[in-house]
Amino acid sequence: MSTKERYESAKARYAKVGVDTDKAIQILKNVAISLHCWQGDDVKGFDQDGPLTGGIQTTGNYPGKAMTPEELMADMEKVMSLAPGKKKINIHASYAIFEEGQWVDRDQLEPKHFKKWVDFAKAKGVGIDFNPTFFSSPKVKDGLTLSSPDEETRKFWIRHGKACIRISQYFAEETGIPCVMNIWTGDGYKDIPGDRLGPRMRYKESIEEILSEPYDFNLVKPCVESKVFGIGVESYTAGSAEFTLSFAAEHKDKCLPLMDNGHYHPTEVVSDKIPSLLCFFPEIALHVTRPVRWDSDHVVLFDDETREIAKEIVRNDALDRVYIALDYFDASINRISAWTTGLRNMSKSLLFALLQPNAQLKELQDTNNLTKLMTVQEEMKTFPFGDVWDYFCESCGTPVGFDWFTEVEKYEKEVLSSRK
Ligand SMILES: C[C@H](O)[C@H](O)[C@@H](O)C(=O)CO
Ligand SMILES: [Mn+2]
Repeated sequence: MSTKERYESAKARYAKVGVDTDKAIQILKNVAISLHCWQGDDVKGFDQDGPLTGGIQTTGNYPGKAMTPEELMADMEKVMSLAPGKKKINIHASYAIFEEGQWVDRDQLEPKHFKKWVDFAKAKGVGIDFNPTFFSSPKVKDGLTLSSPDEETRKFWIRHGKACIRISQYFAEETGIPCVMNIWTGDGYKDIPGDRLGPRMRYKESIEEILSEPYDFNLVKPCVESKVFGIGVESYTAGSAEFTLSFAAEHKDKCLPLMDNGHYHPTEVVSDKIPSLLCFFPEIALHVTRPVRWDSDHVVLFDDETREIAKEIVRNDALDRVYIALDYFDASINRISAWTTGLRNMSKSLLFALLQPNAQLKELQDTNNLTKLMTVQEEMKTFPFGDVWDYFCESCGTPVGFDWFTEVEKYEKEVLSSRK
């Protein structure tokens, strides 16, 4: 049977429970997922030679990592060709591209240092999301940036944040697509602090100063991302969940909260937090990852929580209110495969959510028919979802089934294996 024939049969089965598969596919084609550049080079970037800091860690040493902007862009292009649906690219400030002898520190970054990324995005017809890089720099003093008691340090990082606002505005104007600019720092303490309020007050003032840089809030979407802890920062994080959420609530007219599902206590789930935030914020942002016991940033799978996150976005009619970005970095397996797997799984989860009889499920809950609610949800798990997914891939001109991995193997042989 052809992919189309399998689709037609699946479509009829879904139609019987009131689900329109054509409509689901049409909707999904317009949902952008932001592809993080840092999966391609283990969060190394191009502006410095030091180690990865900030309490995050990449493990593994699989050969073939991208070492130059050209390699990284070629790898991203490959990944984008292997996953269906609309994409954006997500870059960190540390991925600035300098001409020979033109290096500047992060507080002096300008749009021109990202022109090649704009050219790349335009050629691919995608938008760009951005992140100031408050880690992997000798300017991080005693593990602190925006919350530092050292005025020089704090000022440096505020200048960096402001430079990034200007660059985000440039991205949005050039591509015509809003730029989500996420502020995350690893600021915190390994052991019990003597002052928990001081760093948070300084952090608050620093972000407020960054956001005083002029920008069009329709084009630039600054976000604040929380975190429960990082490596070497186990006892106290300045940008805790309560801090960032309160900050975003107080500055709703100029920034959004961003939730990374690796950044909470292990039994907390972001899927349940999404509707809570949608009660109060017009827009929110997500970093989708897979935490294994901690913020390990494993590759995103088609697992329960990713599907649950997708369901909360879809059934609350919030596809245009939630900015979805990926954030993980696995260096232990082929990076192109890791990237593609996560990107396809995010898409797959959204399609799965779009193919649930959401109105019926709500009705069953509201009429307290909880027995049937469970039954319907369980039965939907074994509907012929794979046939709809395959058709979606085919209709987007991307590989169906295992074919994408055959492409990865070919790319590894022809391109990655010749890298040092
Ligand atoms: C590169 C980082 O993952 C990213 O900036 C940040 O969003 C994070 O999640 C740190 O744990
Ligand atoms: Mn994140």
